[in-house]
Amino acid sequence: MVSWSLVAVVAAIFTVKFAPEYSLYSSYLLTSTTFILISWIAKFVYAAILYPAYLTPLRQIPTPSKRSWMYGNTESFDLRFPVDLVREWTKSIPNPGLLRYYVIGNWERVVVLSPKAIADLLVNKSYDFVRPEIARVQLSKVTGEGLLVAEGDAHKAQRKSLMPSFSYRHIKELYPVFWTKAIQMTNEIEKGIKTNKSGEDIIKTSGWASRAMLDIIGLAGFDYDFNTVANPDNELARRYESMFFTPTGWQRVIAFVCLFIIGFKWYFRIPSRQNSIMDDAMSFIRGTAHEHLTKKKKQLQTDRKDAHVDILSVAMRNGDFTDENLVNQMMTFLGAGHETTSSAFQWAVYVLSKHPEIQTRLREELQASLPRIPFDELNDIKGLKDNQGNIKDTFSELFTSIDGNNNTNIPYLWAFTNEVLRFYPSAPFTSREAIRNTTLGGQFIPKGTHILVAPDITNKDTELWGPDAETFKPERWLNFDPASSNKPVSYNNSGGASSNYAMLTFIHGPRSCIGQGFARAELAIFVAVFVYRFRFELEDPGRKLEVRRMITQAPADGVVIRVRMAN
Ligand code: HEM
Repeated sequence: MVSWSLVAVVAAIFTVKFAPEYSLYSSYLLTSTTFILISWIAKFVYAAILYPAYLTPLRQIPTPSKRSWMYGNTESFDLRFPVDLVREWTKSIPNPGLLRYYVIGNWERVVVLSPKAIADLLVNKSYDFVRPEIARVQLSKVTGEGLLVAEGDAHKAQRKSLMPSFSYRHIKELYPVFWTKAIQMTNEIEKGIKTNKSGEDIIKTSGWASRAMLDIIGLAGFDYDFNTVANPDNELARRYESMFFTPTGWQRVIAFVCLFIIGFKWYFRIPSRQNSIMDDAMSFIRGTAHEHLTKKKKQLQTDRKDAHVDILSVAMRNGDFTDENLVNQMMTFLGAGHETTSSAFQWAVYVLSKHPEIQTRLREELQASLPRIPFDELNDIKGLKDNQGNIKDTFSELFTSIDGNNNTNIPYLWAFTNEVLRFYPSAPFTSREAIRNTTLGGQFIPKGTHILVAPDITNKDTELWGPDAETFKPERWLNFDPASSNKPVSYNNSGGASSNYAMLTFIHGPRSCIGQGFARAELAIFVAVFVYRFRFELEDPGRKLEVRRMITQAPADGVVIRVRMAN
């Protein structure tokens, strides 16, 4: 819009100067304003009417027939990806693995569905695409130019330096943190149960999950204890939460104006109350992160090498990062590794509440397979190590009992958590923009095309998963003993899907989730401790499930459950 307006102003100046009879009262202001309006109308007619109907080079890609110039195909002003609508289209519109649709103002979008096109987008031609401006601006406001936001060579270099910190060997060293926080969380919930004569309590899972996962990402990510499970009022955590808000109607209008006319980056530069809260929070958090980093650097010079197992310390030992970049990575771990895992745990509790038979089966497996869980001794992260700073020997059997690489004694736990991640992917979709002319699954994709890939759709695609794709079924991840069809002997990594690209929860390729091993182990340990310890059901089993979808998705009510001790 800005470039069209500039051309209109230049044309108006020339008109007033050299052909004043075609201007409005020879006035620069009136003529420029009129020309700008005409240019906007011309741009609108081109973009909203002529382009999608006749001119788009993506004409071959099927699209829903019902479309209006105002809402496109979505019947809403919402720019977010309409997951449920697109799911319906994928079933009703025959397509070659790509679908085209339009949002407000007939802005064009392409959804990638076939394994071949997904492989091109995420793996083979990953660097032909970047995050679209709207996603990049929103994310970088919180994370700075960390791994989640970096593009091209900067991304390759950061990813290479951070990969060793997320290796299986290092993530295993973080299991004790996962166990301790899971135990501490259930100890706090138990206190609530014990104060009630009825022997039960009503809790909102989201609050507990969010605080526990925040504590974990703080400790495991950069050795910082927010300690919000025990103390929900931690100032840093409060400031962090204050940065996330649901925009009001007016804020949405302003966002549209910025996006369509002056560029989305200006949205966060407007002197609004919300922006000033975000800026204050950000400078407080980044200031604290810098102080913590300085302290950490000193400790690393003097302490034993293996005393610091958090991701930041491992990255500092192995990578070549500036302080600013390390702070960006800390903010990235917070942004990418907190809400996602908290949502996954909420979905696990939701589905276990809906299916008591799965809850019982899982509890039986855990009680038969896990060693004693030291609920009284492990109530705080400080109880984890002895005086020499070593993890206490007494816990070692527990900490190795759930292991992402060797799960034959607890296959149902892994099958269950895999199915939660498949059926309820925390990030329901993600988007890309082509930065050069390229192809996806053989289809030409011009520079500038907006692409969407949707774990929430592909993970339940019947062509890839079979007719029961839309049923929650942990058994699909189990291998059974041929002699006894009821006895699972191990879990399998494919879930019976016909393609590697059927499971997109962590996507694939150079931009796949670097924290996948971390998240899987954390979720399995949290589910294990929770189910081992409590029986639970939804407080209102009849309530219709509503989903809150932003960047992540979770049950809108936060999963309110009635909980009592299992034994
Ligand atoms: C259930 C939990 C999680 C899910 C479902 C999840 C999902 C994803 C997805 C879909 C992406 C790709 C986003 C895109 O490119 O558009 C991603 C990227 C990323 N995730 Fe996760 N994530 C989870 C947990 C974590 C954790 C625990 C961490 C860190 C400790 C983490 C760190 C990251 C980072 C740094 C990236 C950016 C990687 C890159 O661009 O190279 N994630 N995650």
